Amino acid sequence: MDTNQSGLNMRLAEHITVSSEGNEEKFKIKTYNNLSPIGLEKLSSARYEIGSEIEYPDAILLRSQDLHNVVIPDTVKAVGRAGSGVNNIPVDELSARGVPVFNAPGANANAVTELTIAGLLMAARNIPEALAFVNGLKDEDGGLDARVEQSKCRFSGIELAGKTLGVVGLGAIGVKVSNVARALGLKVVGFDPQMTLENAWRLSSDAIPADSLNELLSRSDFVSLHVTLNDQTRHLMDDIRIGKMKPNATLLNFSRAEIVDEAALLAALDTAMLRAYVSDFPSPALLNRPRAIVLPHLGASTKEAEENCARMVCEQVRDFLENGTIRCAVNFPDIHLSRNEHFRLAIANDNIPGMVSQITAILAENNINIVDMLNKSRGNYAFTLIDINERISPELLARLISIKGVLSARGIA
Ligand SMILES: NC(=O)C1=CN([C@@H]2O[C@H](COP(=O)(O)OP(=O)(O)OC[C@H]3O[C@@H](n4cnc5c(N)ncnc54)[C@H](O)[C@@H]3O)[C@@H](O)[C@H]2O)C=CC1
Ligand SMILES: O=C(O)C(=O)COP(=O)(O)O
Repeated sequence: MDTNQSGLNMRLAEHITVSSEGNEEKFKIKTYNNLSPIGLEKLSSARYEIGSEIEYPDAILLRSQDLHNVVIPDTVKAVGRAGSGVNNIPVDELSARGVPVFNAPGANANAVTELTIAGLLMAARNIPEALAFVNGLKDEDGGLDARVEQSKCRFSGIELAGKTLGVVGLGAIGVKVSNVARALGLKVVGFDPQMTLENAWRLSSDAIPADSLNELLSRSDFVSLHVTLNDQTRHLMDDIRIGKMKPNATLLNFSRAEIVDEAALLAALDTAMLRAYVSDFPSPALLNRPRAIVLPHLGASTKEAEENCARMVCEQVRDFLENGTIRCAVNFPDIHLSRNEHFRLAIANDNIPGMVSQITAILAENNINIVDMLNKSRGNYAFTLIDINERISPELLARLISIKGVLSARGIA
């Protein structure tokens, strides 16, 4: 055996994970960011070693840490984002390596909704400016009340009831924002060409669908962005789209900074074309900018959301490492096969013809009997779970991995 081959076999041997025997190796989990301990408790210390310094982890758990410029070791079998947006993760690269990327859909939606509503109220009632005014007062000569009464007209606002809110992106957050806004007496216009049936059922029946983003923009006093960041939505709000907004409208962005073209935004703020910009994403140009209300990415920062997200993603990653089950990955299909005492192969592959037949042919050649099997596909990728009667050797695993189109394969005992 040459050195390369023996190195490969050593790495493959690590891909066979063992359960329930005294000598089992623990799964290693590398964490970034502040993850709720309530979630991490789902990974028992008997089976998991968790830490921020682990060098060759089986899985990575994170929140907003940017992984694009991080070298992700070969040992990584899963990445879990304790939150919604995965733009901080190189999903395409991980997909091509056969690594599922999990997120926690909806788990922080209520937290973001509540902060978005706070943003609407802050802008409508000029709350940041009013607070800054009060905090700057001194009661030197006892004339505090008089100065308050004299100055309060500077902070006179507008009411939400009866105004129109345009919600761009009717996913987990956009639907909740729409429903709470309706309860506050706002009219709601929504736009989302790829809305799921599930979200359509959840949306208040008197929210009005807009035929186009431009229609929504031209009708709304407030526009709230709740889309995923991707190549199609980057700079969705450019100078042309901002120009379609009603004069004196307010733009809220609890989605991602890059959804809004900052140069166009600054121009609209400088000319007072926009009444206000409320954002969860500070940038140098927005600091202390008139009409900009900027929060330090606080949307998901509640005890409840942090617990929900960490719990959900820890359970998903655990189930994947221990059973090969996939629930809520953004790049692979959901797959679940009831677990029994058999040895399991978990294989990620390209979604192309002949994959399953090539895999099963190699098993048959080696006299390995298949007890149960499931193959699911999604877009360009597929995942295959195969239960067999016996543990397979690293050499056989290497043969499966060498099939063109197999992206990753591991055995689970
Ligand atoms: N500020 C914060 O702390 C947080 C921010 N977020 C951001 O909010 C985004 C949305 O979160 P969720 O609602 O949980 O995600 P989601 O996936 O449930 O909803 C996103 C929706 O946007 C829609 N969409 C995509 N492109 C669109 C377009 N061009 N026009 C209209 N709709 C479009 C999708 O069809 C989907 O329904 C996340 O991707 C993340 O960037 C999420 C959680 C916390
Ligand atoms: O879930 C998301 O997409 C968020 O933006 C939340 O980010 P965080 O987990 O608070 O760093």
